[in-house]
Amino acid sequence: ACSSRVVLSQMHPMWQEPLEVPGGERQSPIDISMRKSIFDPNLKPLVTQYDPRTCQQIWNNGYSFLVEYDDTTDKSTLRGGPLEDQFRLCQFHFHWGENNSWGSEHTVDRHLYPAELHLVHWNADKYALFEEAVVEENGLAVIGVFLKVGKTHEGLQKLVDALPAVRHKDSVVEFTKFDPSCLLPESINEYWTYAGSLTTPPLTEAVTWIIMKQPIEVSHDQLAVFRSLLFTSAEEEAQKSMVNNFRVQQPLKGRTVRSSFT
Ligand SMILES: NS(=O)(=O)c1c(F)cccc1F
Ligand SMILES: [Zn+2]
Repeated sequence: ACSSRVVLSQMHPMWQEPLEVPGGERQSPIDISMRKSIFDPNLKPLVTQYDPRTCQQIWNNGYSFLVEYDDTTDKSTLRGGPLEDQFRLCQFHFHWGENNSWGSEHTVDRHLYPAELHLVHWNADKYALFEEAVVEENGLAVIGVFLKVGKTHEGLQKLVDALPAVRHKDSVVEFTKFDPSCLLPESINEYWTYAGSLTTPPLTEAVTWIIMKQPIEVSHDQLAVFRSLLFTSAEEEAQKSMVNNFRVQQPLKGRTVRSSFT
């Protein structure tokens, strides 16, 4: 439903960055400075309602793996927090490094996490399709959750077990009845929020970012399976392991990052 088949240069897994996105005033990712973020008491609690029956498939798009949801109805939604409208979940994916020292796209006071989860939602009150919303400034809402190495994440394991089936670029496998709320931290009402962009092409400035303060814990072995995926398709000669699929950090350009907590 929302798999934006963007063309990424095969020359280098970390696609050649355009120097500046034309008029890029609100690009992502960024470093979140805790002491510079502003507590906003008007931020509401986040409300997620995810129906596992809308989970459809896992797809390796040559940059990450996406777990895609049926977003043709209002069964899996996000509202509240900084959002004025109701947003539909269309997919979630991750960004990670080649080792546990780095991998996240956002950082907190320059602290790097080994990986970051993005739950991508689009504004279904204002637009009819993800593809329409992705070019609008209030089109998308992405929940970011940091991953840290610790105990095995039981809920993630079902996803990890399916990854070998999508090892190569453009492979798809059916994947159903997965409740993404199991990937949220206990306290979803401690978050930072700011106006940003997609971190992959088309890099459009359409995203209200909602970054969770509390990371989730996954095991070293679970992260290692992420790194067993490939950027390259089965036909290609040289196989390139899918690692370091994060974008370089972008200038804040005067933006304010708000926090829901003091
Ligand atoms: N990384 S990200 O969350 O900005 C993102 C989106 F929001 C939408 C599509 C692809 C993608 F990668
Ligand atoms: Zn992402």
